[in-house]
Amino acid sequence: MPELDARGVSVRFGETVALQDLDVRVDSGRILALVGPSGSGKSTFLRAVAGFERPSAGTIRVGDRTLVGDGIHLPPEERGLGMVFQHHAVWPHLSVADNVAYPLRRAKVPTARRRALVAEALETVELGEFARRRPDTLSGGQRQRVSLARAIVARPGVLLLDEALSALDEPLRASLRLVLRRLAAEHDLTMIHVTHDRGEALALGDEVAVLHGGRLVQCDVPDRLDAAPNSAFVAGFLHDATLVDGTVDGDGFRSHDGGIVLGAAVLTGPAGAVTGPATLALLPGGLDLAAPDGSAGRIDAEFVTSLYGRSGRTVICRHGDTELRVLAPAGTAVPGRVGEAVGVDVRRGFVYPRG
Ligand SMILES: Nc1ncnc2c1ncn2[C@@H]1O[C@H](COP(=O)(O)OP(=O)(O)OP(=O)(O)O)[C@@H](O)[C@H]1O
Repeated sequence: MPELDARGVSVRFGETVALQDLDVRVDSGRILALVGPSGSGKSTFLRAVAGFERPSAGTIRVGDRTLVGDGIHLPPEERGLGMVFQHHAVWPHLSVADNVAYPLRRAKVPTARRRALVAEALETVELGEFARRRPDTLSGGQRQRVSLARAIVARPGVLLLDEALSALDEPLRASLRLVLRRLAAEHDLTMIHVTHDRGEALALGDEVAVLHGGRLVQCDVPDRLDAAPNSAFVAGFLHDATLVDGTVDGDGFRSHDGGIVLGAAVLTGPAGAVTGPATLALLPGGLDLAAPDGSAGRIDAEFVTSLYGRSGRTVICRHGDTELRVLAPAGTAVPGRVGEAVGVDVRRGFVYPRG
């Protein structure tokens, strides 16, 4: 199956620049998750790939086919892409099999071949035994699988998913994530998955592209996004980092109010040393709870509340006006009283130059 390559894609709506100079490449059989705040341009990019928006600049290619660019703008039906949206658009008056067969009927695929392809697509999404059922007798998750089967039945090279799991409850979402991961790998299907859910993007994407204000701000494998967010925005958006403005010099970081002072040894910056005005990003996993004893580098804080999570409890503390989130591994003692004094040690903080 082919790879998707988008270069310098810009989309404007009147004065609004919805996408600016986007470069994205998804290798064959891989999943790219696109994530970003509301209005960052995720759907616009997907719609540009699908053929519903016309870019003002850039090229989009799938394998050696040009969909957009060099004076070409193929209409959606000629792009050979599959699409699944948030709200499954299955026809209630058709059986599951007939819903899935619809694109093949339109393409006038002969009956025997059509039946074989429908059966295969339904098996792939684990709905083999539901072929004769009506969609209104299925659960929401099963209906979304019907949409997925219909999107892949004509064997598209690329599958576009726009918040395709967002209307489903856990654990249905979790099981469909696995279906998608398997589908990409086993059928060598290239996918772009748009979501506002950060956890889902990191779980599903072989690579994750973070958009902000119509620009691609970081695209990397999930591990690297965890280990090295390349901007204060990515650290804050993807990891709930606390952002603190201050100054970096040879000794380390000092916040503007002087309340957070960290030695250079715990600071990590993007390529090259950071000096001068900077934003410190404190990720929950880089902080430890400690005794409130005023040790050097320890941040004095007050306990606010905590949230249970599988990888530990997220403890929310306050230092002045600054809210800190600390990931306390399972088994760690966590304060229980609101206002209780706690210390927070920084194992690692990211610093980014501030323009
Ligand atoms: N048809 C349109 N006409 C005018 N502006 C539009 C249109 N579609 C999108 N926009 C604008 O383009 C920008 C990007 O929108 P887009 O829907 O791509 O964002 P998104 O990241 O998908 O957001 P959400 O997560 O809320 O769906 C926004 O500023 C939006 O208001």
